[in-house]
Amino acid sequence: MNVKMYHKSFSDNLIDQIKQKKSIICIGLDPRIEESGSKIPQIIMERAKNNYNDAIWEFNKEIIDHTCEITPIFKPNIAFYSKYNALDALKKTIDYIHEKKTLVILDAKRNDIGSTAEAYAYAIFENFKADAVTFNGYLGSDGIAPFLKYVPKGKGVIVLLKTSNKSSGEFQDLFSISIPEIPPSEIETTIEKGILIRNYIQMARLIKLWGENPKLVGEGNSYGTYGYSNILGVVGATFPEQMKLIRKEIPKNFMLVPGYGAQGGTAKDIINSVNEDGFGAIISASRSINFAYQKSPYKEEFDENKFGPAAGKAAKDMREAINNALEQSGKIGY
Ligand SMILES: O=c1ccn([C@@H]2O[C@H](COP(=O)(O)O)[C@@H](O)[C@H]2O)c(=O)[nH]1
Repeated sequence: MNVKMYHKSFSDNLIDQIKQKKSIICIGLDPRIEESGSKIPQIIMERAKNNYNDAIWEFNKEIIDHTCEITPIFKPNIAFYSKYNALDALKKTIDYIHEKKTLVILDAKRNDIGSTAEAYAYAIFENFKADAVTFNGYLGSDGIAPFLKYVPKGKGVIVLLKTSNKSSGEFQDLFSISIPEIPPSEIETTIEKGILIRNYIQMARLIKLWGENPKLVGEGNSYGTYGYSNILGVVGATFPEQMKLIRKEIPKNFMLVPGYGAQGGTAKDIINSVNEDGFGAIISASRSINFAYQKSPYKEEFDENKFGPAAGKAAKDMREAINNALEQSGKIGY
């Protein structure tokens, strides 16, 4: 496959991949040895003699081999690799995805104060060589600024806006107002006049501003030639109404949309994340693809040893369902 990669910009590379593969799916690689009903097949564990690094690498390789032709970008979540002490498997997985000329988001939800942010950025982009990382922006601009300073050209940062979990509204949906003259000791106040804004909208506005500020984004990390920012937002497939509002607020920032499949999100739920040009979102699913062999309708067709082909079929079905829904709403861009 001859994919044009490593433009100067992450968003350009992503759009090239989407066009090439006619697909906006993102496959999460969240290996579970045996957890909440999902498990790496026994045959893999036996072959790897229960060595977690080997088992996870073999499992991921098979999933990648059966899905990469239609997947513009993969998203391993570092939590699982840390849990199983399998960071070598994570590194090998990322290198292998790159060999397949495909992009990688490392789902690590980073953020910290300046000097620590630098260490995180180095680990993610220099050691692991991820193309993008998920990021918690709720520390504010002086949390992201030092991080962005160390983000190399061609890389992306994906900031949590409205996460897919049920209780995300406990903070993210709240209305905030900024009144600088009120001292921090006053913890409640009555607002008579003033503009209140949802926290997730404020965070969306911040990522737009951050992407436009050359002092923050540095060389190569502002907008790509297709006009999309290299700072993206996370919005759960489980919140289509909020997604619509965020899409309107920041049309030129891609959304990473987790929550498809195992968390209940469907093809019709993600339509609001996609712009009229057919771009602007990548839809992510992990368990429903990784462990398709354990669930209907795939378990009837594929046994445990065929977990790779089962994942391949589940990924094709996901892509088709999304492309059909996009076509019906006139939003297909490839
Ligand atoms: O809002 C968010 C942000 C990240 N995630 C992560 O995505 C995958 C979802 O896995 P599924 O198996 O498809 O449910 C997982 O790594 C989460 O940590 C999210 O779900 N929601």
